[in-house]
Amino acid sequence: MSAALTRYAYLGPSGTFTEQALRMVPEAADAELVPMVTVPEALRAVRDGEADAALVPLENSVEGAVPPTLDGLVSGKPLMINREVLLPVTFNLYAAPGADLGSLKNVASHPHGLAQCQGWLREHVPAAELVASSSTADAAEGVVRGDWDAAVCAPVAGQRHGLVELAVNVADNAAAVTRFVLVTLPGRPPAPTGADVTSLVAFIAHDRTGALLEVLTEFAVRGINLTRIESRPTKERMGRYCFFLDCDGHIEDARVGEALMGLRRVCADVRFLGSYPRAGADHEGDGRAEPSDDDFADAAAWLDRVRVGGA
Ligand SMILES: O=C(O)C(=O)C[C@]1(C(=O)O)C=C[C@@H](O)C=C1
Repeated sequence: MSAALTRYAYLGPSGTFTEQALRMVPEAADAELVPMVTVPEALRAVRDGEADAALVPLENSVEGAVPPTLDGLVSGKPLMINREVLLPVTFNLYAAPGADLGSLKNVASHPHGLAQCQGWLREHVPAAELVASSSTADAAEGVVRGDWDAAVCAPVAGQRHGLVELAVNVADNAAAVTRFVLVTLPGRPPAPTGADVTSLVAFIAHDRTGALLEVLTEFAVRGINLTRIESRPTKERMGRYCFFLDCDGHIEDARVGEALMGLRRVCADVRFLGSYPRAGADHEGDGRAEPSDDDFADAAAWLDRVRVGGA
């Protein structure tokens, strides 16, 4: 990515976890941050050239994938992931001044937020209706508007709107982390760092027995560590899925390049989503099991020699 990027779209409004994650991206420090109402809108802004990049939530360590992000990446004009950001997420319960736990008729949050706090909410406000909002910060704004009684959101969202903190750390799992990705239009991926992730979508040849096994084999035989596999319906008809894969390594690595070529041969289609630096040390395995990078280079040199009569 060039240093000339100036407009970063994100899942808004101001006060979302996505905004907090975007503020951890060094290139965004001097950029204009543009809140969008939904993930598809943030991705559309990049596709239409209204924004140079968008930061969107991809998965949460407790609730799993964020489906609108997966669906937004898999179809439409291709986009590319340039960076990932990991953010620990902690939720508080906020209401308008004067409210208390017993007075709450409803509580709003992003579906992922409600899911991550469902045990606490069931125990402490069992009578409250749970309302899905477009983001946790939108839930906080809804309390200010009078749309609902309380919001489960980030402390920054509740505080910015002058809401009253009824409870802190209401998530069922205190160690939850959300993974966000920064996407742009396709370009040359960031240079390899030695600790990178490659993301892609494999559309398997459905009528072939063992099609998914063939996909996995392309990685396994080259000693590439897969760090995520997730299926989503292709929406063509019942029983049709595509597979989101993350693996250790960079498309410029010999083994990853070879695996991608192999996938291209055995799959109906492959969408490359990017190679980018791995954030944190959450993924185990370094992808450097045998054969080593030197073995790949040595094998390529040997083939070149043999093809011209050498040994
Ligand atoms: O609503 C927000 O604040 C978001 O940034 C979205 C989102 C998500 O999509 O998972 C991000 C982190 C939390 O897990 C809950 C909501």
